[in-house]
Amino acid sequence: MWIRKEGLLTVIYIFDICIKRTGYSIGTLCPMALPSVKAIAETPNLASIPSSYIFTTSDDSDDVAAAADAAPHRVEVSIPTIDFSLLTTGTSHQRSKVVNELGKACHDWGFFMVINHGVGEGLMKEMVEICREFFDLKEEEKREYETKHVLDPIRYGTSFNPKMEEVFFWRDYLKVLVHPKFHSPPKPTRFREILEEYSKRIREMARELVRGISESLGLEAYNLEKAAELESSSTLFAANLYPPCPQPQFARGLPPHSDQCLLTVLLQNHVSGLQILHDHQWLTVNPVPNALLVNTADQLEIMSNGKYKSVLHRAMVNDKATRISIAMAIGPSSQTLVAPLPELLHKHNNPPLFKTIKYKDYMEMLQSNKLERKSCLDRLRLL
Ligand SMILES: O=C(O)CCC(=O)C(=O)O
Ligand SMILES: [Fe+2]
Repeated sequence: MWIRKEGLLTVIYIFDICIKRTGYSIGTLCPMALPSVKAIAETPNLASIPSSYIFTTSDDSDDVAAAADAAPHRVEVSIPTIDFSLLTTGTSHQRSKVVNELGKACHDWGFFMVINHGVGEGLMKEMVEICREFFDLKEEEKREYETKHVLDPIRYGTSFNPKMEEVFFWRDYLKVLVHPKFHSPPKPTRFREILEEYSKRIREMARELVRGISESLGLEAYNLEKAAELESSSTLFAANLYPPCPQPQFARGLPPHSDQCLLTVLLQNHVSGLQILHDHQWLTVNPVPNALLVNTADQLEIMSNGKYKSVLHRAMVNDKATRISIAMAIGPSSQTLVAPLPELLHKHNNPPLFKTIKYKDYMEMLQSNKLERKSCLDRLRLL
């Protein structure tokens, strides 16, 4: 055991040297895999983190997010809450009220809590626990899924895209494509069964939300889902593990970014860490038991022609408890040519604000670059 740990420390040390010598092209120049942050965090008596994980404030120096960094962080209490049951079983009056609330939440916040969503409490707990079990597997078992290509259906790794990063994020991940074709790692036992059920429930909920959002744009309920070809949605499950970090003030779980898809549905364990940028301030969004958090993402910003913007968020780390978050990225079909909805352009006589892009190409662009604010979406802007 001691020898294995010593081996790990040596790997970290050599890795640090490689990174310092080669800048950030480690993927090609340094053949060894990045050790998982879980393995680093479990090193006995770890008092400081490898320098390759240390962020300085200047890493955030170029926009409004940086100004917000300097301000004290507020804990958010008033993030909008959507009662999902009213969308599906409410009276028509209740439904149109919720549709209004949805539209306002998408427009003013880009983030909202969903309650009474019909995804079982037990299922959500099982999903979190089985992800913990996945990360507890032996490194060599997880490494079988190590990221080789960014569009591979099952991918395990650390940080976001180490080949492109100067500084790494304090995060291990498992990403699984669950739709249109369902995939799952075979271990741990029951992972497949739980993931399949969880994905199905989340997709059902997301479809109803997309209908409500379509109506909130003044369109028919089915317009948005039809244009996004949601029936064959490319749906990506991403489990994030943020182990305790001895120097949380220097590390980042995930940098400020927006999500690639249409909507993201986020489930978290009881540990805080998510922050969203709202009104030029970083707000901590504490987990609410049994609620799911939804955020609007890049494809919705494109399709709504800029009305519903994808919102910047980031993950902070702490020195006490392991945080697990599970994001389900509901996208259009991978073959969809995503563009501002023609109905919206005609209705308001507006020019399109974004170029058309195939969703598969967008995913590939985002996943193979650095995760950096809205850098991918910005490349598509026309005005
Ligand atoms: O861990 C979190 O709360 C955020 C995760 C996230 O932003 C993502 O997976 O895209
Ligand atoms: Fe995200």
